[in-house]
Formats: sequence, C-alpha cells, structure tokens
Amino acid sequence: MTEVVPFGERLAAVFAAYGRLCVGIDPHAGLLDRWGLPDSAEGVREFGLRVVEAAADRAGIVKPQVAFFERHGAAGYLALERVLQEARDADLLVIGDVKRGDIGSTMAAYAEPWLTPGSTLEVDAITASPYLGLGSLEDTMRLAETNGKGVFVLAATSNPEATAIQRSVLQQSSRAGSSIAGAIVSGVAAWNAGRLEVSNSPMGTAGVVVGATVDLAASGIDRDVDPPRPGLAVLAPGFGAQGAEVKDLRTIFGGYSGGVIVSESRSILGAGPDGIAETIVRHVDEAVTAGA
Ligand SMILES: O=c1ccn([C@@H]2O[C@H](COP(=O)(O)O)[C@@H](O)[C@H]2O)c(=O)[nH]1
Repeated sequence: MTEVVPFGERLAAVFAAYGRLCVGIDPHAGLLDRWGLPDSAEGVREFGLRVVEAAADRAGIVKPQVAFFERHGAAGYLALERVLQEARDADLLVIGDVKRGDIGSTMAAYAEPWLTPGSTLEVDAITASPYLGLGSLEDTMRLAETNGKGVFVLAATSNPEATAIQRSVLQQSSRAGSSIAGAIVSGVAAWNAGRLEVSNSPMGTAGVVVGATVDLAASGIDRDVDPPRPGLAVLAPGFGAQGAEVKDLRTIFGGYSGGVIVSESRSILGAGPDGIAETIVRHVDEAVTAGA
C-alpha cells in the first residue's frame, strides 16, 4: 500500500523547492485569442498543456480554474482531465479551483472525484465554499486528510462585492462577535490544530482562501495574530491583475505570511506562449523575495 503523505507536508516541501508561486490556468476567451488558439475544448486543452509545460521544473504549484473548462461541456472536462494528467506527471502540486459547497453528504460527493487517488480528475487540493456552514465541509476535509489532499475554504475573497457578507458579524455560535471571514479562518485553524500536534506536519490539511486585495483587519482577521500561523495554508488570489503587489505580501498578511500561496493567473498568462516560461521564472523569484 502506498504511504499517504499529508498535504501540509507536501506543500511545505514545494515551498522549500520552488517557493510560493501558484500559476493559474485560466483559459479566458481573450487569452485563447492572444495565444492563437480557438475558443473550444481543443483550445483550452492546448492552452493548459502549454502552461503546464512552462510551469514544470520552474514553479511548484498550478491552479486550473475549472470554470473555463466547464464552459465547453463534456469535451471541456476531457480536456481538463488531460491537463491534470500532464500536471501530475510533471510533479506539480495541483489546486483544483472548483469552489463547491452543499449540504455535507452532497458536498462529499462533489469532492470525491477531485480528492480520490487514481481518479481522472485527481488533484492535490480543492477550493470549497463554507456558505452552508463550516460543518458542511467536515466530511470533505476528512476525505482529504485520509488521502493526503487539501481543502482551501473561502474566507475573505478578493472581489470587492464580497465584503458586505464576509465582514458581517455572527450573532450566534461559539464565535459570536467575530466576522464571518474571521470565524472561518479561526474555525479552519482550530480544525487543523489538534491534528498538527499528532502528525508532525508543518502545515495542515485545511487552508483558507484570503484575497491579497483584502484589508484583513477590516475583515475581522487579526493579521497581528500571536503567535504567527505559518501552519495555516492561505491561498491568496488578487495579486497581479486584481491590483495587489507581491512585494507587499508581508504587510498584507502579517502573521499569516508564512503560509501564503501567491496565486496569479492573467498577470502571467498574458505573457503569451513565447514569454510565459521567462515570466514564470521572474514571478517565482518575486514571490520568494517577498516571502523571505
Ligand atoms: O477570492 C478569490 C478566489 C478565487 N479567485 C480565482 O483566482 C483566479 C484569479 O485570477 P487573476 O487573473 O490572477 O486575477 C481566478 O481563477 C479566480 O476565479 C479569485 O480571484 N479570488
């Protein structure tokens, strides 16, 4: 039987080898055009394969945005399966940006193909929505833990329209008085805490999504958290095209900086097929410098 290596251990190893950059695979129609590819399942497959080829041995993490493959229906899913296969074969750590959320039993079914070894859609981690309550993700987080996979729970997303909901203050529960974003971050950290003590893994199975465009304090997330939380993986979109700058990583994330994954899609993909490899190298270096 193959030994299951905890997701947090694998993520920490990737950080050590390649730094914290995550290259998004987002085949927007406009980017396909820029890359000279058709807006079709064939186009997104070719785009994804070229990004994987450019990222391999240069960056450690890729994040396919599943929406851009789903646009092309069943053929789009076949294209995604092929891209995932190449990414796994290239030893890239793959975060499937699937953003699923439902009642617990249905959510577990959504999660199964992504988090089960040997599945054609197998990835290393997924994104999930806690809108139905953090408890609705419990079975998914346990499945991830069993299989050495990860789950990134949306806490404070990078889009400006999210603040009205995510900064709202909870009236009930053990976290009454916290913002929704703050409660998700503490809830996920608490879920990991007991497990880290027994596993010796430097980082947990569950992480959070916190946008780099977010004002953590205004969202009720204590960026001066003491002691710091390098063991909480933070998937951070919002750098590049959405305006946040990688050099500000430590200022933005404070005590959470050690776990930050710098996620960038359009700011890298816009380089086109001829410039992407060199752009990835530059962005990897920027992320290493900012995180040091
Ligand atoms: O809060 C969130 C959660 C996810 N995303 C996703 O990340 C990328 C960002 O793309 P850029 O081109 O680097 O802006 C995209 O796939 C989003 O769906 C996010 O932006 N914010």
